[in-house]
Amino acid sequence: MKIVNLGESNSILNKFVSELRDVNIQKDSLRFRRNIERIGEIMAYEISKDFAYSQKDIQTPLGIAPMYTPDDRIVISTILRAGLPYHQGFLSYLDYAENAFVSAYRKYKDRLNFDIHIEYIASPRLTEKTLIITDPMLATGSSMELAYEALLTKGHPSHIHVASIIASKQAMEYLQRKMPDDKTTIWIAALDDELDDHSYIIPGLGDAGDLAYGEKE
Ligand SMILES: O=P(O)(O)OC[C@H]1O[C@H](OP(=O)(O)OP(=O)(O)O)[C@H](O)[C@@H]1O
Ligand SMILES: O=c1cc[nH]c(=O)[nH]1
Ligand SMILES: [Mg+2]
Repeated sequence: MKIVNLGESNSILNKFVSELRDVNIQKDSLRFRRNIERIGEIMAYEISKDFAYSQKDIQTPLGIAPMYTPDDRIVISTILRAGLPYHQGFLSYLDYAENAFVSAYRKYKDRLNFDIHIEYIASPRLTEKTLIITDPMLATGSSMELAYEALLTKGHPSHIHVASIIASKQAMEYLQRKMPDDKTTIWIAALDDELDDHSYIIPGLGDAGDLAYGEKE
């Protein structure tokens, strides 16, 4: 598995990530969702550099322009809820992609311990396609692991890109063990050191789903 941390080099991406983290700016849920979406657009652009390209002759009003365009058959997938604005950002640039959705939620056994439950999946066939799995947060990595396993029941993608925004070191180590093959690349914008007792990323940004869509019961 290959890991790319796009936050390691200076770009406007880091401004959007700092706005997501900022305890005052993140209160504006419209801006929070839009920043996630903008990061999705940037990541889609970066990941597109890994696609396979071939030359096509494009008819302009005045002649033929030889252009290299992607040949990958792309499926963008996301994990509900916090993944929704991220998914939309990817889809804005990769507008011809197919789409898949998976639900995952933490079902608490007591105050600190939980299992992840997957109850919903809607996906096209994935065999020989390029699968992008988007989720802004990788805390323990369990939601991503289970969504990945659920999606792989729909076929064998030729390449898998896992796209996140903030990942914990623990999640990256965990996913490296769960996704060992060389056809998986993980793209992140920031790598944080710790998890707290509730498995929230420290410093992280808080609860991405709640900040985007409001608190749950
Ligand atoms: O790596 P993990 O420990 O599994 O945590 C990460 C998950 O937590 C968030 O979703 P959450 O469960 O909060 O659901 P929500 O998006 O509906 O709020 C996030 O979007 C991931 O799916
Ligand atoms: O830090 C975390 C962990 C799980 N889910 C979030 O939204 N944030
Ligand atoms: Mg949440």
